[in-house]
Amino acid sequence: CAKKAKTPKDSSNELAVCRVLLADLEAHQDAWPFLSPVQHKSVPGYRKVIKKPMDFSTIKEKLTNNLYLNLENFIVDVNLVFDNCQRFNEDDSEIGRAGHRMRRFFDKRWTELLQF
Ligand SMILES: Cc1ncccc1N[C@@H](C)c1ccc2c(c1)OCCCO2
Repeated sequence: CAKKAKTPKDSSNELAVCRVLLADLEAHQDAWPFLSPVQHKSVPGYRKVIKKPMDFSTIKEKLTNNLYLNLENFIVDVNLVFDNCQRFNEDDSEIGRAGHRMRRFFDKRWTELLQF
């Protein structure tokens, strides 16, 4: 997985990678369930089941406010989006399938980016 940022230069490079990855996630056609926080009023039971909600707009906010020290912290939050999705949604459901597709896309994308 991602190495820790050693020097300030490294972490700024890593954060640039985070911004590219997030833009790719948001632009994906299957991103629609994950673009903004799940409104627990429109999704009964969500707040009870999902202890650490996360979504792409919250990740963008954290990135903008420098709350990610390195790529690793960012990847933890992106995986939280997909883990929450698997926990709450059936694999064989619209949102469940979107989550699996998005996780596969993300895993491929960041391993590609880390090759260079
Ligand atoms: C990622 C996730 N996991 C579990 C439930 C919902 C969501 N996403 C939210 C944004 C959502 C998606 C679809 C929805 C919805 C809300 O409103 C209720 C009516 C049906 O349409």
